[in-house]
Amino acid sequence: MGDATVDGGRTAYRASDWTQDALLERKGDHTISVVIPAKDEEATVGEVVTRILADFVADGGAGLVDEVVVIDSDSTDATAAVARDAGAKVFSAKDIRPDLGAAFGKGEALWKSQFVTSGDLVAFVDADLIDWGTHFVTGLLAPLLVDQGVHLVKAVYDRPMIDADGREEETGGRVTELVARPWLALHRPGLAGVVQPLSGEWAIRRESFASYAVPVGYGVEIAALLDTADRFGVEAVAQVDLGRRTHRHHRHDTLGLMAVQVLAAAERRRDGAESGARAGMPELDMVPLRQFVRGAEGFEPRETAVAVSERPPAASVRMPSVESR
Ligand SMILES: O=c1ccn([C@@H]2O[C@H](COP(=O)(O)OP(=O)(O)O)[C@@H](O)[C@H]2O)c(=O)[nH]1
Ligand SMILES: O=C(O)[C@@H](COP(=O)(O)O)O[C@H]1O[C@H](CO)[C@@H](O)[C@H](O)[C@H]1O
Repeated sequence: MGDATVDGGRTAYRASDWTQDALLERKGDHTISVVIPAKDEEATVGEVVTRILADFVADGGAGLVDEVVVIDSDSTDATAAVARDAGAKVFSAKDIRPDLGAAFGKGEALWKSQFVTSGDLVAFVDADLIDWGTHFVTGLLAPLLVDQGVHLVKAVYDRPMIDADGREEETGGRVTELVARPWLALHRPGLAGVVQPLSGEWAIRRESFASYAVPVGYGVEIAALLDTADRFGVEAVAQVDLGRRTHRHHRHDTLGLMAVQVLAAAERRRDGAESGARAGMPELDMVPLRQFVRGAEGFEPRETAVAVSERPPAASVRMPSVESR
């Protein structure tokens, strides 16, 4: 790792610097996919899809974005129907390349999205956004279109926690502050300048993402950050200020599962992607996480099997056999 750092916490780009027209002049032969991973997001996915299509996918393909794809992770609500009615191409993660099996998690959805999208630039946008804007898309894509040395763009924003009464509490990003940032401070000081290492809004060159192993769960963001910095240098990571973002929050106890997945992905990369050795972590598929609730007889354990497996680089995956098409 060089001693360069990611712009020391400053964000090199601002979404307001780039209009769609300015980016269309830079688009050239690039093709662009927006991928929206969704699990039980019927309340918000429709507006996310509608606003992005309206602003960026002109009839006849004259817009900045060439496709908007929702990857549904076994939603138990009407997420898929709402997204489809809004105009998105919708795929169920488990139905994509069934010959490759099915894992459960956000990373699995993003990994499988590679087999049903074609853009050489890909922007990932969460489906649970509440306070956001379509400038998220132009802001994420701008650095990739204007600087060939950038491989990954991370969103930066204010992300307040909103309580049940709609009041702003402290800032969100609990796993960021309690897990990801401390781990980076210990093991990747060169990335200490990344303001939101886990932001769910990010953009990447397809070829780069296709060369990375992908954790099947919530470790996908920290893995992409570490692999990009290790593979292309910290200067290949750009940050764009998108202003403010609020989303549907997890309950506190479910963040423990997310923390295990983020730590597992980071630990596997502690010695650098190129080291090959998956330091610090044997090749595990599941980690038992034991949490506790008070019962009649005292504290009772609640154990959850947390998936920490990783999918191989999509570029290394064989084409589907004729039978599996
Ligand atoms: O197995 C999963 C888990 C999450 N998500 C989606 O990934 C995004 C981020 O997940 P979540 O909101 O749970 O994480 P948070 O942003 O609260 O950390 C959301 O659009 C989820 O619907 C998904 O597609 N598959
Ligand atoms: O940043 C974080 O700590 C977590 C949890 O955010 P909150 O504490 O619910 O605001 O959210 C992010 O991390 C996940 C794991 O990388 C991403 O998948 C989410 O999209 C992102 O919102």
